[in-house]
Amino acid sequence: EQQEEDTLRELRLFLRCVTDRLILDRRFKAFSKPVDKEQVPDYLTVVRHPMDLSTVLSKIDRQKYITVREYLHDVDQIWENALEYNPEDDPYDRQIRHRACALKDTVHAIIKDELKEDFERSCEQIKETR
Ligand SMILES: COC(=O)[C@H](Cc1ccco1)c1ccncc1
Repeated sequence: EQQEEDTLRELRLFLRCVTDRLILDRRFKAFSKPVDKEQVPDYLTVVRHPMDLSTVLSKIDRQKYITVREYLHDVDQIWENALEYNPEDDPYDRQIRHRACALKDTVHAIIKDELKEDFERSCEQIKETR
């Protein structure tokens, strides 16, 4: 009912606010758009579930996330893919892995600091009843 729609609207506002801050962070530029399949032809053979911050924003607007847990599943996919595709012990791969680890720690710290537990609980409750 209307209270549920109010909760999901507030969730979308919170998730856009978090995602916009990640997109503005220069360290995360490589994560802001899909990896270009033409430039990196073997990317899809290694990474089974590509994800990036612009796709996350689009999913927020298309109301694909009912809980913060679902949002974090996609953001975690972004940095996990980077660790998987860039494993070499060279400065180029080490730099993207360092940025992937920063993305992971940044998003989880923001959620821990800014998400109220009972707000996520009410989102999970809505998810269960659907
Ligand atoms: C999330 O971004 C990536 O995994 C690409 C992979 C990639 C390799 C070559 C071109 O792009 C990347 C971009 C920038 N610096 C390192 C790796």
